[in-house]
Amino acid sequence: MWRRELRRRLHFAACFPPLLPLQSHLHLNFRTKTARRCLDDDDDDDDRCDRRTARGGEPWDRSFRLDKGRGQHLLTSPRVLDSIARLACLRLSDTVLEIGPGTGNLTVRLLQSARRVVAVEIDPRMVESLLSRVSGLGLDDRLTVITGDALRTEFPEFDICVANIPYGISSPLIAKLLYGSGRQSGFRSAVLLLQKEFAKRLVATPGDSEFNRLAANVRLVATVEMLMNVNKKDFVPCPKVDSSLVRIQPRSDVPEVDLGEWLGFTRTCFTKKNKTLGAIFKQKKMIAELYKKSKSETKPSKLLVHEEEDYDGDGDSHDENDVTDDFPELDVSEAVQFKEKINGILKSVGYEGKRPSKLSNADFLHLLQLFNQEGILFR
Ligand SMILES: C[S@@+](CC[C@H](N)C(=O)[O-])C[C@H]1O[C@@H](n2cnc3c(N)ncnc32)[C@H](O)[C@@H]1O
Repeated sequence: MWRRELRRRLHFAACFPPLLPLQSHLHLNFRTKTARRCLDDDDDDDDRCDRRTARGGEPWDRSFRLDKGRGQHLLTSPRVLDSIARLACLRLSDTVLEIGPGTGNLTVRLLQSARRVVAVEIDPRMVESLLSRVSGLGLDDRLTVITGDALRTEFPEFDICVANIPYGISSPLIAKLLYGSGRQSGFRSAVLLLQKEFAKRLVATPGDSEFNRLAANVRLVATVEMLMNVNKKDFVPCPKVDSSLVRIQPRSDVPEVDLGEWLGFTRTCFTKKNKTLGAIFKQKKMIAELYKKSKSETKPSKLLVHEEEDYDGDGDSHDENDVTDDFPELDVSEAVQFKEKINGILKSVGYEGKRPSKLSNADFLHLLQLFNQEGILFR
């Protein structure tokens, strides 16, 4: 109700400022800004905003066409950019990793508060624009630009990652940071601007409707904090979705678990997020796959996570139908025994009627331990 009233007043103020005495105009301007900040939290389904209505501020010379396919939505609001740099809590000794610096709106702020910035940018046009801007400011000796795909680039050691990333790579990038080969480097935190809905899933807890494999996997090795919401109108060109800034901090107390086993296990459990574990572990195809994995002597050594793997738990990688024909080599009686073993384990902890989205990581760890003890493996 108060929001509608607020909108009405803002609309009035926008239409008739000259009618107001100066003092009350200033007051209204102040209130307009404050109110705008409040409204930033609103779900705004007006996607008609474009370059003309975006709340621009940062320079953008339009010398080349922005490629939406590469997530090229530049953050142009100085207020939001300053907030990101402030909320990142940079130290003057920090090496910052920035993914997708674009034309450098965030980069120049990072360079002002840290020792060094390493930026990974896929588009050479952006790299050129960034380098000329940064050298114009005399900051180029502290910037290293890697031209390439962040998902395929080996990251150098860094203290903190701060970025307005292309949203299309959110899931594999977070997987790379937390589970990839570079995770040993022990960075302090990653402050990332993400699609709002994705960020909500990232901070979801067991029992929340958004809780999924992504949240379970991230929570195992990190803590996630929501820092602020950012309105789509703060970007050029204006995207269809709002954004949220989150801080991901690697945990120092990661539970003792084989991470490959863990990822395989959560992938299996979240095959069908809204089904019970009893139903999920009844699928014959899955049982056959688990049986084969558990029989094989040598385990493949590989990256913990394929860096392009989408592990947000929404993809349906498994066929829900019962398919025994795919595995003709499976002995039927052995398969029945194996299935009963799985069922027995689920029943022993009372999880057969539970949905995966209701289980905490402690529950998952306990269940995985029971499976592993019985020789059932997931990696
Ligand atoms: C959302 S824009 C952000 C630009 C800039 N940081 C800003 O806030 O104005 C994302 C940037 O990431 C770049 N990009 C897209 N895919 C990438 C990838 N796989 N690896 C590295 N950079 C990528 C785009 O070219 C673009 O410059």
